[in-house]
Amino acid sequence: MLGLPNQVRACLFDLDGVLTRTAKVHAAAWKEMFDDYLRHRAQRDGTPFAPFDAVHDYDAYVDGRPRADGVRTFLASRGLDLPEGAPDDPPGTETVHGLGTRKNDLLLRRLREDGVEAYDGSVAYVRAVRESGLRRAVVSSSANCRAVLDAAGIADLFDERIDGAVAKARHLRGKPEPDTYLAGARSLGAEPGEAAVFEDALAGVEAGRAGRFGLVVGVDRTGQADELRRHGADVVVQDLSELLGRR
Ligand SMILES: O=P(O)(O)OC[C@H]1O[C@@H](O)[C@H](O)[C@@H](O)[C@@H]1O
Repeated sequence: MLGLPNQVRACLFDLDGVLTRTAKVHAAAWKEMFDDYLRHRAQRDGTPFAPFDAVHDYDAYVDGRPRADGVRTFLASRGLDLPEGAPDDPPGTETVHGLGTRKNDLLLRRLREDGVEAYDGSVAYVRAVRESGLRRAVVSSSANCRAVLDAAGIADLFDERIDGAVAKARHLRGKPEPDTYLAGARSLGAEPGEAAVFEDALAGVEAGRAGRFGLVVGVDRTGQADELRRHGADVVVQDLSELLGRR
């Protein structure tokens, strides 16, 4: 009664936008950072300033990917290429790491000021999954995953966590590659075909399709149901509570 195929024994949940209302917070921090940088570049080069689009640019190039990949992929979409730099580059340095660190500072400030909320429908669904005896992992690209789960008060609902920090330590490729979801299934003792993926990001449903999971559920919070299907979702819902009571 959870809307899952019979063979599914493990559920793999993305964090930002699926479990917690933090996708918008990430998008706003990315926009603030990229707009500052693009404005500065436009002034320096005497070219027009074209701002970061917090919907389209975010969905296409940044959402769901590890931080540094988000920086690189968006810059490439504008024909820009920066040196990698180093993880300890000061925030705002004109490197991939410097811009990523600036975005992270902006994100952490917003999270501190506004707090973190979980989606009630997702919490109800994860509880129902637990009561049915299925195992559960969070699979997120975010290095802030653990802090966000704690702030939302939902960390104890999950058996395992594969996040940005774990992926880095284990050299797992980020979404849209399937590596982190495959690691999530493995951590729960399930084959990919025995696991369901729950994702709101285009890169995330792509990872689900690439890993040949038992079911890929697209969670559409922003009116992009068709895009989610095109990128790999088998089913699209607006809220996980819709799956409760579904055969
Ligand atoms: O910068 P962090 O917290 O490590 O997160 C990396 C990415 O994590 C994903 O969950 C978000 O969808 C992205 O917006 C974010 O950029």
